[in-house]
Amino acid sequence: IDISTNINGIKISSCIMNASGILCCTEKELYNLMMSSSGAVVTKSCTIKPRKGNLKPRYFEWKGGSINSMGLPNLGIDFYLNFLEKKNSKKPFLLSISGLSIEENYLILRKANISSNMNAIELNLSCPNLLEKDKILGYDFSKISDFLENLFQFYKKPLGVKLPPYFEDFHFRKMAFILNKYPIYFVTCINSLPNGICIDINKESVVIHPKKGFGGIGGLSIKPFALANVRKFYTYLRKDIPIIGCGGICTGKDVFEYILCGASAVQIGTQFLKEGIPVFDRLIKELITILKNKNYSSLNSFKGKLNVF
Ligand SMILES: O=C(O)c1[nH]c(=O)[nH]c(=O)c1I
Repeated sequence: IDISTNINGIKISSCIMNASGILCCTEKELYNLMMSSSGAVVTKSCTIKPRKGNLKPRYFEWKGGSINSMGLPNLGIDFYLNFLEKKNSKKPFLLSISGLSIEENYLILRKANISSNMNAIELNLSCPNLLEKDKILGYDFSKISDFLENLFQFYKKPLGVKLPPYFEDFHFRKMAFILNKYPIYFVTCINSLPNGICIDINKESVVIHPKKGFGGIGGLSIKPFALANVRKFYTYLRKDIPIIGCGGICTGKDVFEYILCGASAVQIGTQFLKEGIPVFDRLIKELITILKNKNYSSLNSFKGKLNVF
């Protein structure tokens, strides 16, 4: 049973990897991921300079998932480029970047342009928790269009984008129309659902400090929206743009559902934080069991073949 995948030439041994932001910020976390069964390593979104992020508590878990307003804590682009330079593993690395402005993204990309050791950039267009900014770039279609038009004039290396969830067909079509104009390496759907709140009824309060308790929602409760985003972009994007699914994956069955919707690979966020490194081995085992029972030999046997009726 083959659960490997190929993202535009990047061969990934197992289609299951970590989601940016989860246990992928420090040298130790990146090393552990590099040595794990995660098919690839996705780094924490980075900025030009290191950031402490928002005040705590900024993360909270409940059985339905997670809420976070981390505020983009990271060690800065130079740390991640240096880690990539000195790593000695063949495992693919996706370097996630998330500048606080278009200009900062340019600065980061120029630095990344000279690094040879990453397999691709995952350009984060969807961080919902930045106090400094009021808008999620992924919802500003004209700004994105101008940004990508300029970016691809100078950036010629593999680059994919991480999108926020969309909900209206018009928005999926609009975003796909923009992305279809460029050599986009992959699209990761979705980032957390922006600006939810969770409540502690004992304290009669919110559960995280930043932004009066508003934060990105992840985990099981967002899976229906994430599956829908994968399916919509699978329908509207150029067939040569692979989709990486992300959002609420807890079991091998969830992984199967994403591939059925058209994903070529998946990323694990909240469940990875809850379970740790062993989550990858468990999900691989569960996915292989499902493929065996259904007599599928690889992901291509059923990728995108979701039935409607
Ligand atoms: O608050 C964060 O650091 C964060 N949190 C998220 O849920 N998604 C993101 O892309 C980011 I950059």
